[in-house]
Amino acid sequence: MTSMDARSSSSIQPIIEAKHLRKSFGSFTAVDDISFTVPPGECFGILGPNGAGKTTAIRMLYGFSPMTGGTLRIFGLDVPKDIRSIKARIGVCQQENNLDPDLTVFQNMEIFAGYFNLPRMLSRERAESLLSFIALSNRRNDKVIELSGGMMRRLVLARALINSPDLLILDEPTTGLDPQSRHQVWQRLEELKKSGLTILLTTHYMDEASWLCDRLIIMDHGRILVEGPPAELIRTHVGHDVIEVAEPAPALLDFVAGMNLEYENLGHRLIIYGNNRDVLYHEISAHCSHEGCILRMATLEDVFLKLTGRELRE
Ligand SMILES: Nc1ncnc2c1ncn2[C@@H]1O[C@H](COP(=O)(O)OP(=O)(O)OP(=O)(O)O)[C@@H](O)[C@H]1O
Repeated sequence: MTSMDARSSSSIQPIIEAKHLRKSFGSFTAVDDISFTVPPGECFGILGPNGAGKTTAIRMLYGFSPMTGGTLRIFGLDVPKDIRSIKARIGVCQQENNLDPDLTVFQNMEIFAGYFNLPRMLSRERAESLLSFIALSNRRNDKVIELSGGMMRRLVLARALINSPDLLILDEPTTGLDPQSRHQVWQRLEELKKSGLTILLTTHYMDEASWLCDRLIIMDHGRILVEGPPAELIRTHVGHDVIEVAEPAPALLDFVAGMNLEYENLGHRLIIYGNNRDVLYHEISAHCSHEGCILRMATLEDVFLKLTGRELRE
């Protein structure tokens, strides 16, 4: 990057600037001093186990939940002071569908457009074009209650775009969808990204985060553990390859313990992280049966599990 590039990129107004953000419920701190910045056009992910504080964090962004501490600026405007102007420029897909089940698909779009005081003609035009975008035009007159879960999720996405937002906030946009519906939603989000829209999303699907996010944070217990592009996080925290050995024999455990390797011994399974896949695999597989030894590329899920642990959250 030249000094000129550095100057111009640093002068670009971020879409989101969160500094030392905190949220407490009584004596419990759900979001504990998190800071992050999202520049225009980026897809930014917030990952974390159940209860990590993801939804609480993003609810503060769209003014649903007041902050306990820190500062938050969106489009350079102050939360909560300028929240009305901010809300007019953001689209939100909450975790729950919150559609009106007794109204039609089109009526749901129209009613939502009403919250933004869009002229009637414009809102109808936008509703039609967004329904076509998410492939629901042919269901426009059906009641929401008659739609499948995947269709409802797509409708929630379309509805969040009715005000042509500058920032789209998605809380688990594809949870509960079948692979086809998830891929359809991803494709639409890719198109929105290409059009320059800034997107912030939470997800439990690591493939979704790897596919869509330019950068992400992994949170746990209200704090940020790591931040970066998915590929960089994988490289830094896991390496290129993972070798998994089922039911590792004591001799293999001794061998691995004697090498300068990062590994996790789960008892029934040994997970070895590293690079130099061929050499490593050759050496490890010499100590176990080939069927029980798998070599694969490291993924974001490896990073997630390595950093947040493997215990179930209450
Ligand atoms: N209104 C509330 N009152 C008290 N505690 C709350 C409230 N909302 C959230 N919490 C707590 O804050 C913590 C973080 O919750 P949050 O919903 O932000 O987690 P999350 O990362 O979005 O989890 P999930 O992946 O399950 O959606 C949890 O321990 C939750 O019980």
